[in-house]
Formats: sequence, C-alpha cells, structure tokens
Amino acid sequence: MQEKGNLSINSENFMPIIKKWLYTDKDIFIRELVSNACDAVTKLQKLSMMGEADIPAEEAYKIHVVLDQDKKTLQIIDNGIGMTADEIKKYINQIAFSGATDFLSKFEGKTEDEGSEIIGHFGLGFYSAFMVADTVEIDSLSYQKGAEPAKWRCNGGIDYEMEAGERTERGTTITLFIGADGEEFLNEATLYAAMRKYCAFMPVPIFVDVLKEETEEEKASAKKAENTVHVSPEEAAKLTTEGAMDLLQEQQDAAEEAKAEEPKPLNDTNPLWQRKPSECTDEDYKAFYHQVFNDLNDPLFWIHLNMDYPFRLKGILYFPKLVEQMDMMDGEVKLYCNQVYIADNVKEVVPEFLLLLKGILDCPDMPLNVSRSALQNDGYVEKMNAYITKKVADKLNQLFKTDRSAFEGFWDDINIFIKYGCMKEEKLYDKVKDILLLKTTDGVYETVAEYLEKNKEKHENVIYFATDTNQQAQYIRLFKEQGLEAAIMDTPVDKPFVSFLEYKNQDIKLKVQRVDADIDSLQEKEDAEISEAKKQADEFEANQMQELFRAAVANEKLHVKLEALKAEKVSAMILLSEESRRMMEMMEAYANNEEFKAMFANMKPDETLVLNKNNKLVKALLSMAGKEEKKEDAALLCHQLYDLALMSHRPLTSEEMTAFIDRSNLLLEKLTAFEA
Ligand SMILES: Nc1ncnc2c1ncn2[C@@H]1O[C@H](COP(=O)(O)OP(=O)(O)OP(=O)(O)O)[C@@H](O)[C@H]1O
Repeated sequence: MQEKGNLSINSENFMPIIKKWLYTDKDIFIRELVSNACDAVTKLQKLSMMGEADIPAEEAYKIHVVLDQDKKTLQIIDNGIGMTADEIKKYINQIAFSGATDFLSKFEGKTEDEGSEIIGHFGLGFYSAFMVADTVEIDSLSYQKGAEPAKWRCNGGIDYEMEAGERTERGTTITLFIGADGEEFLNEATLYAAMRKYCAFMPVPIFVDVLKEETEEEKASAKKAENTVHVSPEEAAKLTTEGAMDLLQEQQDAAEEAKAEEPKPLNDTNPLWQRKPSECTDEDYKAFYHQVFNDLNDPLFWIHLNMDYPFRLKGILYFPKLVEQMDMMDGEVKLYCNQVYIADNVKEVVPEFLLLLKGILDCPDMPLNVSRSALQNDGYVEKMNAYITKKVADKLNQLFKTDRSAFEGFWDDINIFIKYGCMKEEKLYDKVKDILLLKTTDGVYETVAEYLEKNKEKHENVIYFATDTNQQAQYIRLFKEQGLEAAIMDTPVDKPFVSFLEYKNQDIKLKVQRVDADIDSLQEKEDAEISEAKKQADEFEANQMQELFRAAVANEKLHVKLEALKAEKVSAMILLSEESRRMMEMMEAYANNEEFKAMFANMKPDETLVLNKNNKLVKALLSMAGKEEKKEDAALLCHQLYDLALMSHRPLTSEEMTAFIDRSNLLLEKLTAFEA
C-alpha cells in the first residue's frame, strides 16, 4: 500500500530550537532584525528603480533602533517596503518561508543585479528575536497604494494575534518586549556594542535612540541654559540693551541650528572596501584601518580586493606593523556578507596564513549555513583562497619589483607572515620564492638566489644563519672576520622555515645551517702535505686535551678537537651538528609528550668542543698539559674555557652560571696573587 503526504513540523518544538541551538550568540538578534530592516529598504529602492513603486527621489531611507529602558522595549523601525496583513501571514507565520527569496523570484530578471544585495535567505532570522524577548510585535504599513497598517503579536508560543495596525507612515516597526533572557540589552553600552559589531557597515543609515526620563535637575539646567546669555565682563560693559537682545538672538539661532543639524548615523553605509580602488586615497585606507582595527600605527601597505566574477569578493587586507614579535599571531580578519558582519577569523573561510593580517573580506556568495555562523561546503572557499593568494603574491612581487628598498624596509615586519604563508600555502611559495629575502648579519637584504650566488666560492649551496645575534655574537664575529655572512633567522617561524627551505630546494641539495653547526669555512686551510710525524703529534695533543677537558668538566663523552682557526682571539667554541640541534629543538617542543620523551630519553646532543691552536690561552694550556704541578690550574682553565664556549652557544643554566661566577672570582684572585 502506497501512501503520500506532507511532512509537518511541530511548531511548539520549534522555538526552543531557535533559542538554544540555531545561534551561537544571543546578540545575533540585532544582526537579524536590523538586516531585515535593511532588506526592506533595499527592496523598496529596487521597486522604485523598476518603476513598481512611486517613491520621491529625495526619500531619506533610514532605520531607528529605539531603546526604552522604562518600558523595557527595543524597537527596530524602518521606512522600507512594509508588509500587508497577508504578507505578515505569509512571511512571518510560515516559518522558514523567506520573503527575500519570494521577492527575488518575483522580480527575477527585472533588475540588473538580480537583487544580489538582499541579505535574507532562509526565512528564520526574525525568530531570533525570541532569544531576548518574551513578546514581539510587528506594526507595518506596506508601500502599496491603499494598504492598511497591520499589527501582529506573538508571545513566543505557537499562537499569534493580528489586528489593525497604528503606523501612519510606510515601513515596519518591530517591538521587542525584552524578557529576563535579554535584560543586558536594556543596557545602553551593551546595545551599542552589539550595534557597532554587526551594523557598522550596513547599507542603510542607522540611528540609535535611547529614551530616558529627564531628571528634574537635568530639566532645570536645560531651562537655565536656554535663557542665559553668556557674555564676558567687557562685553557686558559695552552692551546696550539692544545689543544684548542681538546677542541673545544670535545664541538662540545657533542653538536652533545645532538642533536642526541631522544626527550622524551609527554606520558607514558606503564602506571603503565597496568603493573602487581608484577612488580611494592612501589617507582613506589609513583612516579606515585606524577606525576598524583600533591600531594607532599606520599599516605598512594594503591590498584592495575587488572581484566580481566568477564570484563576488570585496575587501581590504592590511599588512600591519609588528609592534612586538608577540603580536605576530594576532591578526584580525573580519568576515562580512553584504556589509553584514559575520565573524572574526573564520578559519574555514579565510586562508589560514591570512589570519596574521588585518582586514575585511566581504563575500556575498559565501555558502553560509542557516545561522550564518558556519559554512556549508568548501568548494567556494578553495576558489576564494586561490584568488586571495594570487592577489597577495602579486602585490608582494609588484612591491619588490617597483620599489625594492621599500620592500626591504617592510621585510622585518612582513617576513613572518610570508614565511608562514609559504609553509601553509604552497601556491604562495611558488609565487614568492624568488623574492624571499635573507637579512644578513651585515644588515643587508638579499634574495636566497643572491646570497647563494655571492657566497658560492666560499660555501656552495649552504646558507648560514644565526638565531640570536647576541648569544651567537662570537660565531658571528668569526664569520665577519672571515668575510662570511650569515642570515638572521630569529623568529619562531624560522625554525620550521629552515627545514622547509631545504625541502623545497632539494634539487640543489641546499643546506641551511646555524652558525655554530660546523667550522669548515672558518678553518685555516691545512697544508696538503703533512708529515706522518706531525700528524701523530697533533693526534697526541688532541687526545691530551680531550682527557684534560673530560676530567675538568666531568663529561666522559665530550669530543674535543684541536683546529687552527683564522681568528686568533677565539679560544674555543662549541659545535653542534645541524641535525643534532634540530633534534634537540624538537625534543624541547614535545617536552610534554611522554611517549616522545621515552623514545629519545637516551639521546644526547652531539657536541664538539673545538680548541683554537692559534689562540694564546690554548697554547698555554697545551704547554701545561702533563705537568703535575700545573694540573689544578689547567683544570680550572679548561672548565672556564669550556663555559665561555658554552655561553656563546646557549644560555647557561643557573647552576652552571653560579659555578662560572665562582670560578671567575677564583681566577681573578689568582691574578691578584700573581701581582702581589
Ligand atoms: N522589517 C521588515 N520589513 C519588511 N518585511 C520584513 C521585515 N522583517 C521581516 N520581513 C519579512 O519577513 C520575512 C522573514 O524574515 P526572516 O528574517 O525570518 O527571514 P529572511 O530575512 O527571509 O531570511 P534569514 O533567515 O536568512 O534572515 C522576510 O523575508 C521579509 O519578507
């Protein structure tokens, strides 16, 4: 037996769904109701343009949000299209029947842009009012000739009442009788905050009025001010009665003028991102940035996104100045849909690497779900990502090509973003790989290719880098003395970026090594022909030193090498192979992971202490070796040299530092003893 029928919804269960499940934040009712009011105006404008509605050209469309704290009501009043009683029944009583969609289908093809600015979509937003109100009233007068005002009232259950309305002018008044759940919105500041958050760029002027009873005191002082003529004692002396009258008149005129001046709307109906880039000045971009992101610094530069096909996307992305390195993860990308604020930093929509920037993206075609808080699918997002990535890469390349010195000037601020972006978005790397800069210890900015070319005689396809110019000053000095240069890579993104660069340049077997990873380029070239006897003598000395140091620092596994370094002043340095250092860094990063810790429990850094044969102290140490009476001093010296080398390599632990200071004092004491 076959049966067919209509599915039905139990409307009694519907309200709790709206209240509890649909929207994440309560203040969203503001967005929904004010955007409905905007839609009402947009629809009327469209009808007027099509010749379907007779509206004077100078009509001032606007929305008022009126808070009455005494009556505990919040009203959203527009002078848009309005609704007849039948339309209220159709669009409001039928839940999930959208008047917006109905409007679009009715006028399809009649307008140029197919009504694309209309925000409503699902026919649910209105009911978000019940998240904060016990009772909601609609009072509406349609634009249609001869329409009668209609009133609808519902207390959040499944029953509604309808009667003749009171509106005498076209448009709609939604009145929310705020209940216990929405009391915070009776607070002026809370209301303003929500209005600014969601409505700051909506397309119709919005005014907020807060009705308060004037206190007796306020009334009295207002009256006094009205009747008071403010004149200086000199003026008073000069004034005739007639003059005083003139002055009073002037003041009253000024007061009248001030009264007549239109209050400013809360929102900017034509935000910068909606304008043509050619019409916006640098000052406009900066002022907009300061206003939206509350950042007193000017942005470095920006990208105005303006795309119509195959999908619509407008927006401005700003590259901010980093105040401190800690700011780097603190981007702010605001997502809008037809000038209606959706959310900040929506990970599913905004390419992850952009989250380090500040900006606004307005994507009217975005497939938002019913609550507008999440996305329905990601096909659109992929396309958008690709477009934005291309725009960002184009801007960076254009800057590099047309004004390299400005690009270099920005590098310290933008390198984190670019490096992070390259690792997150391969397409970005492909497009900017040739303009990635290395800032060298000489303060020069070079592209990777330039650096490699310049240093190819000294170290082919190797990039040396320093992670901390203070700590590694010793190594950097050595590098400089040898006419070598290292890149400064001192931000957290540099750690993974180093491996990433190697990975991406496997074809040339690129090695990216920290300055303390090897000393190949710092060594004097040995004579090709070394006698067997010399070799044996060198080996003997090296073993002697290794024993001395192992005993002095109580580390049986320490490797000690004797090398002839070009820089005489350097006594000793610690080398840690690049692989070993990266492994240690990884262990630090995963210090809380027990499994990982167990796996590498026995792993020790592969450290080598290099002693410089050309250094006087090392020479002295060599002559002390094997002499019984010098044993104690030699041990002291060894430990001190070891610590000095260690200090250039990594910070000492507190115990190491205490021992170092004690030993330094002891050595100084010995020095004074020599003097005495
Ligand atoms: N201020 C208003 N003036 C005129 N019509 C209105 C107004 N508010 C609501 N409506 C009508 O009621 C319908 C339903 O509103 P509702 O907010 O529930 O859904 P929507 O705006 O169509 O879609 P969404 O759920 O995406 O907001 C609207 O489409 C519109 O036709």
